[in-house]
Amino acid sequence: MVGSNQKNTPFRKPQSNKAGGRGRAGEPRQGAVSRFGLVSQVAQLIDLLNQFEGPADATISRFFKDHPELGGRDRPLVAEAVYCWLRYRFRINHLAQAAEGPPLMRQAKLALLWSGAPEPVWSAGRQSDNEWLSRVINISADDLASEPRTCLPDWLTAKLLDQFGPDRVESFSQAVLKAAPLDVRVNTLKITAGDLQQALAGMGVKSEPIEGLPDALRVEGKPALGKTDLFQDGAFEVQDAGSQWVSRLVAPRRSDLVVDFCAGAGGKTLAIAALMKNTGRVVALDTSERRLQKFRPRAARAGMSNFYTLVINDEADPRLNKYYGKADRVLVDVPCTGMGTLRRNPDLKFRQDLQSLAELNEKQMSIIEQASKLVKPDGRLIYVTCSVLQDENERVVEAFLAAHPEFRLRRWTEVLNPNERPQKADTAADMLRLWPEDGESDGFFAAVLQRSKA
Ligand SMILES: C[S@@+](CC[C@H](N)C(=O)[O-])C[C@H]1O[C@@H](n2cnc3c(N)ncnc32)[C@H](O)[C@@H]1O
Repeated sequence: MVGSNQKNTPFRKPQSNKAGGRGRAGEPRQGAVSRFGLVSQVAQLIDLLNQFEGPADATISRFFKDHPELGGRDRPLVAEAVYCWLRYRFRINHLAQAAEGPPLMRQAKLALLWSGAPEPVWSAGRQSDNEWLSRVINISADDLASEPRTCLPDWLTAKLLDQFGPDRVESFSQAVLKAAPLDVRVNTLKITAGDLQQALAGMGVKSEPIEGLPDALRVEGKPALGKTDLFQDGAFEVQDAGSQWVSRLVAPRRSDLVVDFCAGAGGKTLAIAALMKNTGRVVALDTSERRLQKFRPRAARAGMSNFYTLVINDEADPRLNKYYGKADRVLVDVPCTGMGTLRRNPDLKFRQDLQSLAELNEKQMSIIEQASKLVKPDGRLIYVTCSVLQDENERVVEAFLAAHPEFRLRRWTEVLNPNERPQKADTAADMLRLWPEDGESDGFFAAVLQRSKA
C-alpha cells in the first residue's frame, strides 16, 4: 500500500453493539442503529475499505446491502464519514496511532467528527478515545510529515512538485480534501435548462446555472436525483462540469461521423449526441462490454438514436479498419490515473502508483496512435484525460505530434466560444487544463489535434 505505515488490527465487534439496531425478534430495525453502533459501523466499513480491493463506491454499496439495520438517516452519516476518512486517510490513521489500543474506532470517530456528524454520534463509546480526540483535533497539520499533512501519497506530491511547484501542491492538496459539487447536464433533446431548473425547484431541489456552460446546472446538496421521474424520462444526466466542457471541445457538426473511442458508459457520448441534435452518427467503442452495456439504457432514456456501439478487443482491433480516414471527430477519453477526480474518487490515490502510471502511459500512447488512423483529412482528434499529471497529458500529445506532422494543435480557445468556456482556465494556453482548486469542475485535460487537409 502506497505510503501506508499504519497497520490496522482486524475489527472486533464491541460488546455494547450486540443489541444495537436489533428488533426484539433479532431482526434488523430500519434506522435504529445505536449511536455507538454507528461509530462501530463506520469502523467496520473503514476496515473493509482499507483493503482497497475495488472501487470504494462498490464496497460501500455492498456494505449497505449487507447491513439493512442502517436506515435512511444513518446511511448518509456513514457514507460521509467513510469518504472523509478516504480523503484524510493519511492524517486520520496517523493521528489514530497516538493512543493505546486498536486504532479503528478512533479512525471512525475522527472521520465522523470531520465529516460533520452531530456530537452524540461521534462522542459515543470509549471515554479514552474521546480524550484522544480532544487532544488531536488541536494538532496543526503544518506540524505533520508530508503524507499526513497533504493527505496525498508521496509519489503524487513528488510529481506535482516537479511539474508545477510547491504552490500547486498546496492548492491541489487542499482542494481535493473537499467534496465535489453535484452537476447535471440538461438534455436539450428533451428540456431547456430554465425549465429543468424550475421543475427541480418544484420538487424542492435548488440549482444554479454554471457560468460558461449553457446546458448545465449545479445542484445544491446531494439529493437522490436518480429516483426522480425527470431523470427516468431523460431530462438530465449527472455529469461533472469539466466532463461537459471537454465534450463540447469535440464541437461536432450535425452531419458528422463521430467516434468515441473509449466511450465507457457513454457520459461524453451522450453529451456529444445532444450537441448533434440526434443527427449524424456516433460510434461508441470500448473494450469493456459491461461499460458499454450501461450506455444503452442511458441512450434510450435520453432519446438518442444516432449511435452504434462496438466492443473491441483492443485499440488495434481489425474491425476498426473500415473507419480508417472516415471520422470527422475522434474523441479519445483514455484510461488514466483519474488524479483530477480525487474529490469524487478519493480512493484512487491509494489505488494508483508510479507503476500503474507507467502502464497507463504506454496504453495512452498506443490508443492515441491507433485512434488517429480513424480521423479523416481535415478532421479532428480530441485527446482527453481526467488527470492533472503532465505524463498523461502534454507529454503524450507532444510525443504524438512529434511523430505525426500531419496533425497540428488547435488552441482550445479557437474551438470554445467565450460564452461556453470555463472562466478560470488559462486562455493563453494551447491545451485546456481544468484544476479542481479553481472550483469550476474536476481536474481535466484536453487537446484538439487537427489533421491536415491532404
Ligand atoms: C476514462 S474512461 C471513459 C469514460 C467515458 N468516456 C465517459 O465519459 O463516461 C476510459 C475507458 O477506456 C476504456 N478502454 C480501456 N482500454 C481501451 C482500449 N484499448 N480501447 C478502447 N477503450 C479502452 C475503458 O474500458 C474505459 O471505459
